[in-house]
Amino acid sequence: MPVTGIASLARPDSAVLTVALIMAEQLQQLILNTLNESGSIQDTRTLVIPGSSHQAASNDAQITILGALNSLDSREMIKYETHETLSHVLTPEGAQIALEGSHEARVWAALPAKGKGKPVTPAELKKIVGDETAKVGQGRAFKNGWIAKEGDGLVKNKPSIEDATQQDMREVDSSGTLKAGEKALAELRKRKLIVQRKGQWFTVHKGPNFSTSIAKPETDLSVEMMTSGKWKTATFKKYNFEAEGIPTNGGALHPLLKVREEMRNIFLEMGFAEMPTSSFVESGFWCFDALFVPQQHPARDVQDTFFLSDPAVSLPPPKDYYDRVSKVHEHGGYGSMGYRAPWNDTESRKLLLRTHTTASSAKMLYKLAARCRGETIEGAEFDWGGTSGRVERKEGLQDDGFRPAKLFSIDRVFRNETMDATHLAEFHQVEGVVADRGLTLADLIGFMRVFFKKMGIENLRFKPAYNPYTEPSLEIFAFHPLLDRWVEVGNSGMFRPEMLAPMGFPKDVHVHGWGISLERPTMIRYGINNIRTLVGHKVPIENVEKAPAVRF
Ligand SMILES: N[C@@H](Cc1ccccc1)C(=O)O
Repeated sequence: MPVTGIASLARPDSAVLTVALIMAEQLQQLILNTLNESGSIQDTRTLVIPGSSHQAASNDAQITILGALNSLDSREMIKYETHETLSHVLTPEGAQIALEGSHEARVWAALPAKGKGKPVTPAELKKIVGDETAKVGQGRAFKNGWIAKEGDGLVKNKPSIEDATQQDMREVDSSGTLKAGEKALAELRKRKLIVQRKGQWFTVHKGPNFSTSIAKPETDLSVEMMTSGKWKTATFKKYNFEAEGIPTNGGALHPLLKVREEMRNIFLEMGFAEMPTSSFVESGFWCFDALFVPQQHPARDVQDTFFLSDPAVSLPPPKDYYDRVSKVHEHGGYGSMGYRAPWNDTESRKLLLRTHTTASSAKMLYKLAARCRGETIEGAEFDWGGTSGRVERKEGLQDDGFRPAKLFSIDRVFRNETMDATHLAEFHQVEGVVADRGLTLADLIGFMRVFFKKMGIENLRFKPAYNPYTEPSLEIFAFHPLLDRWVEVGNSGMFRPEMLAPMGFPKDVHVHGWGISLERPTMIRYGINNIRTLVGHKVPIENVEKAPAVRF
């Protein structure tokens, strides 16, 4: 029984394997001998393989034969033509059926004959033939009338059966098709037992240098050949200028990097400047306090945040600003009554892995406001991006040092979360802030619509939400046509005066900001439903190499 493909691995007696094992030279010799006897080979699928009475009809055998033909052809010992065919091969399940019988036959075989031996209970059957076979096979075996119930158990209902599925599998395996025809093949394809495969076969004729003895051609011209004069009579192997080179291994960009680059381009095109976000480690002050996150907030718990143990304490933040921040927390100010809870310096100085890139935004906004405070500080000279695009400007306004800014960043954040298919302890945030005089919530919503439209998402919904540092706050939902539901894509809001005023911004300067996940749109773009396929040690490298570029 010749078995191709997968099945051949399990059947070392198969002809294909025999073909593969014949030394390439033996196969070449066989082709030459056959040509010598018959003048030509009309169809290489009829070649008789030595040591086996089977035909070399399978695709794998033809591939091996092609290698031999090419080798003989390069020496012009033969000529050949290629013919294409469509044939079928077994899937792993089909191959198993070819070997062990169909699920229903395996169920039948596991049962005692009626009246002989103890009936097998369904639970026992599962143990004998496995869950899958027991599940699929029982139903079909009943339907075929092969098995019957006896008490709580099952017994054979027929002394012998004909396993048509197994026979079909064996027929496809040996011939690549079924005599029963296309309808039967289509049925097996639907059951995922066989798949179509393109194949080829060849017609072979004698070439100008035909001979039944294979002289091994020389591949190198050596010093020895030149001095002895042997080069004059030697036959040299022809160069194969058509041979394809070995594919070179190049680097490949990870899908996250591709999506990141596309988003980056959208921001740059919209006149945004990129914030420096290289500090993964921040202090409680910049990550939370500067953002008016109360010191008792649950996000500041070890359950949610990774704290550093060495060093555990940050350098002190700028003194005056620190005092204004602690004051607004404890006692309020700028129209706020604050949290009225005692200020804790230790909490503020704790070092942690930033839980959001809003820590970087806060630092940047503090630098942006330096001119309003009349200070020159390091980092304040920065390309702050184009203006928000608002046209009404108050003319004749006294210069209070403010200049508008549009900033974005895409970088990593860390959260002490339980990991599952969609959550990791670290991920990327796409963050941004826009600062200008008189910005309103409408500017934020308008920005979101423009930004997401550039990513090909036009259906957006906004839902009121809560952040300690923004009021109002909006969660952004996008309609996902594949999932057929609304998915949360971001969080945003207008920064509170309790955050902006201590930095020194004039009252009429408003700032809106947002945070969007990078992983979620990437998973949607590439149809990935487990985050571990995207990040971590289980990422299949081929996926990364083959992932297409993204264009929003
Ligand atoms: N920091 C918020 C996102 C956000 C940024 C800026 C303003 C409002 C919300 C988050 O991590 O979800």
